[in-house]
Amino acid sequence: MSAPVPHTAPDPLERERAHLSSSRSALRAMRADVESLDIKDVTANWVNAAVLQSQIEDRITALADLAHTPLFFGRLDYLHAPGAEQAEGAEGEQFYIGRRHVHDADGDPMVIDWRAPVSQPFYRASKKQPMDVRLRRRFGYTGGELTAYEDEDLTDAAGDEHASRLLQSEIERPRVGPMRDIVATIQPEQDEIVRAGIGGSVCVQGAPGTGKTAVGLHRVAYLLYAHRERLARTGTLVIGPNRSFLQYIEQVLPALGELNVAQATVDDLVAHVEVRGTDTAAAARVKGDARMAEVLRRAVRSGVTMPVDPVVVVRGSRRWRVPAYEIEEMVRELLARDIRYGAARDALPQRIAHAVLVRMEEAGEAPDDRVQDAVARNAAVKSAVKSVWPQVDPAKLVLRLLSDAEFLAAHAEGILDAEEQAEILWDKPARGVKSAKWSAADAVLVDEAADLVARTPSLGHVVLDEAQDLSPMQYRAVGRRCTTGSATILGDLAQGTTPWATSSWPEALTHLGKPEATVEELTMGFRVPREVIAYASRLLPTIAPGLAEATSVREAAGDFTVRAVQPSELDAAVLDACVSALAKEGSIGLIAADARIAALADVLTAAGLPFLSPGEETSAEARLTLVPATLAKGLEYDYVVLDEPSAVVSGEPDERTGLRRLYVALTRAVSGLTVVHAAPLPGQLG
Ligand SMILES: Nc1ncnc2c1ncn2[C@@H]1O[C@H](COP(=O)(O)OP(=O)(O)OP(=O)(O)O)[C@@H](O)[C@H]1O
Repeated sequence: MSAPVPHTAPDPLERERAHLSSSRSALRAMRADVESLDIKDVTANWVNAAVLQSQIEDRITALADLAHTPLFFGRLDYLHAPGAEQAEGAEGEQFYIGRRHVHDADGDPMVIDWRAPVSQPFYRASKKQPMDVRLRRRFGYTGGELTAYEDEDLTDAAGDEHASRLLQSEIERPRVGPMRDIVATIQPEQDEIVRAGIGGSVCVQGAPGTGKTAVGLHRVAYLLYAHRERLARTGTLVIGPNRSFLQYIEQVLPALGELNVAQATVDDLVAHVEVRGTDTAAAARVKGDARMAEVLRRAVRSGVTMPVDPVVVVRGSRRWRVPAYEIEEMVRELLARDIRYGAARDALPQRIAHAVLVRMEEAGEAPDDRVQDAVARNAAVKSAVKSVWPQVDPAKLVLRLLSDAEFLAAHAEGILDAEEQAEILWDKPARGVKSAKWSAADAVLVDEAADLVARTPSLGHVVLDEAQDLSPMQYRAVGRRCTTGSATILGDLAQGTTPWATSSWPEALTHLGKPEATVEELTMGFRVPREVIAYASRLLPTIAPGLAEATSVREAAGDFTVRAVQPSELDAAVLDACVSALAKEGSIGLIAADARIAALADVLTAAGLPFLSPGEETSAEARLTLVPATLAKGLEYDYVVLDEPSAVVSGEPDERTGLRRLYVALTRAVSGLTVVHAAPLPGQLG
């Protein structure tokens, strides 16, 4: 319910401003309430106190009134008061929609959380399907001040659905700083993904700038709202391609009041060993192949041997003997069961002890559980288990597989051919886990082996961004972190730049263990100007035949220039393009082949132009970032200067990957793109 409207209020805008300022005061009061909580009397011990205190601090942070994020951005006037289930404690017919719930001193809501069911029509209602909404109002802000509003009468079914001007200007606002939330302007096709149920996994294919990352982050925020307790217990995780990308997105969820979402790269998840080495593309491809899972499974179990001696347990004056064949049966039964190697190893002593207990009972004794536990811990039993079912150290096991040709051959027999085996063997066998030159792909193998030994804990929900780049073994590593939860998988097949990048979502989803996930496609582009996306899309038939070209919802014509220069003029022309871009508003990304970065850094430095590295926050003072092409994925800049496309292409091991890398670089621009080249452009662009 909205606050009572003072009769003296001169005009609707003033009334809305009055509501904004009273909502702000209410938020301040809510924050003051939390700050004044005294937990001394309610907590029994210091651990509880520390937990409670940190929850309170989180709540205080979540209740901060951020000067540049408006408290509400919309209003819905319903025809009838929504049913209790939908309104969730909010009474009335008029609701202000904002980033968080704000209530007054009586507990009456002043702003409704955008995630509440009652807010949903703000994103979905149309003249065709008004969802009982009479009026949708969008608010416009300038520097934190409410300066405009725009109404849509949804009762007029015959009227045109016209694009919102405020929506348009929000989309076209120049970018500076890290990624922002899009709660005020989530589009219907995006909202369907954001609010999809927690039970199911969703995979989103979308061209550059269609809002995949934004949708994934808002989906986490939505799920945390709708299933707070469950997810607080089980945890949520956002996986991104690299650190600079994670830095770019890290403020979106906190701005939505969600402070407890873990963010990591796949490499972080599997950091069992220190990665200091690299693989050839061929070796990495074999190591990332799903067949490696079977090689590892065999290798992990290969230490299990059948007993030759009986186990003899001495208790007091009596000796109990379990013959070898009986232990062998136990071992075979455990091997046949679908349980982890480590769990089976823990079960074996109990099985042997049970066999001893049966004998004790047959002899007229009445042993209880404690006796069984004692027998299971008996030295003879322990030593038998040690030799029959030895402990496996996952890193040592992988080290042996990659160092010992015979060991590898024994377990890769019928799975990897001789050439593939030779490919993945280290040139120099490693001496130990610490000194080995592990590669990123090796670390994934260690993670798989670790999971064969002991189950990896599963989270409640995992968002996997830039998913197209993962190898099957990496999908498995992510998948085991959400076996009991669900996942949101985001990617673009055309942007796959690893030698093992996936060419099919159903295949990737199978490796991930979520074959039932639905695949959705986003096609409305919010980032890239029309001419630029059209230019970049010339590459699509070569890099991802069959994929649809994105549309652009941006109305402003972008600046788009392709400048051919003599080789000797390249650096100066690039510098010149940067200087021109700096004369405009917003962030600037100078994207170049990795091999060109050092030279361009010198050029910028010599010209006295300060620049940042990807992931460092742009600000009004520092707006230029020098971006190696391999780190450009997922990022965006108002103006992009792209240096020498052919160098970006030739920086990759094969042409298709190179063109995909170029496609990524070409699609980072929000307002303008200048391509500067001395070498001929790839034929597809001509
Ligand atoms: N509904 C929306 N309203 C306003 N801006 C939006 C909307 N959806 C996306 N955007 C903006 O469009 C830009 C691109 O979004 P995002 O980075 O999520 O796209 P993406 O599909 O992940 O792109 P890429 O494939 O290049 O990684 C971002 O600035 C995002 O905030």
